[in-house]
Amino acid sequence: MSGLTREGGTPADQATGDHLLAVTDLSFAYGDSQPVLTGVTLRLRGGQVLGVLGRNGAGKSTLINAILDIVPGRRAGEVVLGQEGTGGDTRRHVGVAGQRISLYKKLTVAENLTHAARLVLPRGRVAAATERAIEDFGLAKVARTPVHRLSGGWERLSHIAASFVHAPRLRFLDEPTSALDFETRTRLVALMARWRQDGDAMIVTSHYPEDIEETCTHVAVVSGGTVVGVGPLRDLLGGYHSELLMRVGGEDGPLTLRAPAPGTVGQAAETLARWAREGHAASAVESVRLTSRNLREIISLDPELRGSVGEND
Ligand SMILES: Nc1ncnc2c1ncn2[C@@H]1O[C@H](COP(=O)(O)OP(=O)(O)OP(=O)(O)O)[C@@H](O)[C@H]1O
Repeated sequence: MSGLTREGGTPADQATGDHLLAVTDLSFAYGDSQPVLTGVTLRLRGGQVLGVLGRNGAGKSTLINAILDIVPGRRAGEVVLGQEGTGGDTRRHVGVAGQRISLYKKLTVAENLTHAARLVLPRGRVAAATERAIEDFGLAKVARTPVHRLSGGWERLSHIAASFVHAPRLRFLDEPTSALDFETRTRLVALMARWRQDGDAMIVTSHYPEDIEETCTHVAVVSGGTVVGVGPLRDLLGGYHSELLMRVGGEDGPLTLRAPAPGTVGQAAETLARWAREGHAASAVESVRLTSRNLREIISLDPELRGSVGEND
């Protein structure tokens, strides 16, 4: 597969050991059953966002739960959470927005945020953290609404806000965009970009390559009980060439001219001008097209990655 390695992380990551998350040879099994995951090795430093793709039941949620050791089962391997200057209480620097909503239904959104903040923050910082979460997540209009009266999207957004009310440096998001409408998804994507720029690290699971492409710096594919590939998103996208294509008619039949995708309009114009100088007259041009591959197309082209997303995902 292009651009991904089986070892995990970038070579530079492996050289230092200064990470917010270091997972080495992690295996996990529920009860006495066969392991759901084996041999998972990952490294994440601040500013890195790892997107985990995989079919239903591939083990994406289990990967998060096993890293955090929050489900009963047989777990082997090594997990180091929260190095890189976080110091002190590791759990204070970790936040998990799980797939299942964990809010008190009878409490309002603001009360849930306050409750979540009290669990991790000193008393003096609870009110400010609550207000900040309401502001950041755009929850003002539902802040006084009991959770049982929220729509699915507002409930999911409130759940994520409560999970991260303590502004952790290492954030886990299990299918965060499910049930979100366009506006709330856009808000979450923008927030994730801000957290990344602030130097937080994240693991994000999704069925949607578009989510991963928009929010992540790295991609891991879970398939067949392990992580089959992990590496920088740009390597994966760059491994499949985009091209400038020009189709021209001619006496000997149509001809397609190809050049690597230009980075700017000026470069595109230069290529077209060169082709014109080489005798491909503008009058004979039938079409000019810029091909670019997105993550969904790349996955569908790669036999090993193809299994990671469903046909209709
Ligand atoms: N608590 C549990 N006890 C036993 N088996 C479980 C448990 N939770 C998950 N599994 C099994 O582990 C496997 C991986 O499940 P997991 O929920 O991690 O997959 P996933 O990739 O997150 O799926 P989805 O995309 O549907 O959320 C599945 O076969 C599932 O049935």
